[in-house]
Amino acid sequence: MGYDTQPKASHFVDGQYIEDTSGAVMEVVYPATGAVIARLHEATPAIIEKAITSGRRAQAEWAGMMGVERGRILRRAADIMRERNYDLSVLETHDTGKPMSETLYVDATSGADALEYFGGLAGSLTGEHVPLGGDWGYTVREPLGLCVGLGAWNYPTQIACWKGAPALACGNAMIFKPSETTPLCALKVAEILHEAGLPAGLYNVIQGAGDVGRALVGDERVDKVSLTGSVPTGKRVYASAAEGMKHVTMELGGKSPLVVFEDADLDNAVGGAILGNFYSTGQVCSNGTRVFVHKSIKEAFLKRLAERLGSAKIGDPLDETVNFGPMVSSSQRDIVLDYIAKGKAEGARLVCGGSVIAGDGFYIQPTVFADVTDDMVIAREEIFGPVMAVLDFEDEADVIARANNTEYGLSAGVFTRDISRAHRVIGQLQAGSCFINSYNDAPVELPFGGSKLSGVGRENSKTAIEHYSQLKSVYVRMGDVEAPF
Ligand SMILES: NC(=O)c1ccc[n+]([C@@H]2O[C@H](COP(=O)([O-])OP(=O)(O)OC[C@H]3O[C@@H](n4cnc5c(N)ncnc54)[C@H](O)[C@@H]3O)[C@@H](O)[C@H]2O)c1
Repeated sequence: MGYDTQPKASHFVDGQYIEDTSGAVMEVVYPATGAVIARLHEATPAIIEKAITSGRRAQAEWAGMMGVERGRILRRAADIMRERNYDLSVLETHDTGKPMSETLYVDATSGADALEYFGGLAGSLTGEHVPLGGDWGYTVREPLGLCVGLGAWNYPTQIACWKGAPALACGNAMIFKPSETTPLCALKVAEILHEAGLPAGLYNVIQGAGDVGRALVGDERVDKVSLTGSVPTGKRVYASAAEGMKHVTMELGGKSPLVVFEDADLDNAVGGAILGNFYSTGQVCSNGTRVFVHKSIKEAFLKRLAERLGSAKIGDPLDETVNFGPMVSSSQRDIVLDYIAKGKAEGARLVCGGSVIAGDGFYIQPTVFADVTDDMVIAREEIFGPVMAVLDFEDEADVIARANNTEYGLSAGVFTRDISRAHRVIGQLQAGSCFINSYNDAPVELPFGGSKLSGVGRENSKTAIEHYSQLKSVYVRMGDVEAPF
């Protein structure tokens, strides 16, 4: 294979790689070939304990440092990530199967952006002075303490950084548990942070599945939980965190609408729909998988879409000209194939794709269904694969109501040349992360997150600081205390 994907050990705790071979074996499978590329062990109770105690110990000292000192370390880590972008991209491709044409530009890059952005903010996390007549008050922005990050498998480097960077900037420690499907990349993030000067114990990575996550969330020494995952997991984690009144950020699933009006630039709208359905082989939470296209341009839209999908280059994700890779796992591929079968059975019109691609890897064709109706399963449930559902509409008010008729509220997009309509429609769509004449951009400067069942809290931007810190308020009396007796 040529690349050494086996890490030195399964976990990175208290500044070093550690192993406990009594933990259950986890095999890491390369999605493009089905080959086992690394063997790790799930965290045992002893590893979990070490991660918690070292995190708590290190956090007290870290919180006492100057913000600019914390920020300098994060910004140094960002520089190292950028310098190692190629190797990190190769690893991300092995972990997830996403093509190098994506990972070279998105994953470590986005992780470095978060480290740089929150590193820059770290020195400015102040409270305020509040005049109260002759008295006064002030607020102090304090860290929460020990935070737990739980990752999904689609963006392992990015998720590790989007959670770690604001947590550390605010003076917290973090224990990050990657998805059991993609355990490799977060270890590199930990390595780089420590190489940049992060004191031992502040960013611990431990491996395992739901049981390890459950143990972390349920531990009373943990102050905050940030999960990126599915809605059912989110409900369980939120409920468990509530037992200890812990802070939470929930970045969950979606079934987002993308509305294409009759006056849209057709090629841009088709491009947006492609980005919102087939990038990362459709394994993106914010995808616009319900594409509502105005009836008058539907056939033109579908024709152009099919033409452009015909030029997708599907194959070896390490070949930098390939732009469509395999699904992350055979089980995720089977889930998606099951949805495709349901779409066919429900009578949706298969415009293109619809089949598995024979071979060792977990490949599926990019798939488009047209004439999809709101009640079909493929229009209601998150598929998390390369399956686009195209629905017709004729009336603006009607399409807004239909777009909002879902329990999810992660993202929404609109394509139109009419600027008034663009803002009017976006203003009424129930979603946290929206796009006008674009889809799926996620710069660190803008808040990211969902409404309704898609989540609570926001990642990125200055807003994330609110979710990794708390305010202490102090009343200062300047005169005598007047007590009633
Ligand atoms: N909103 C976002 O930012 C975002 C981003 C990426 C993925 N997602 C969503 O994630 C899902 C796909 O990822 P997945 O299959 O890895 O999600 P998942 O919910 O199965 O797992 C997410 C993480 O939670 C852990 N976990 C599972 N059960 C747990 C429990 N009871 N207690 C603690 N931890 C537990 C898993 O081990 C994993 O690390 C999709 O629904 C997708 O939409 C959301």
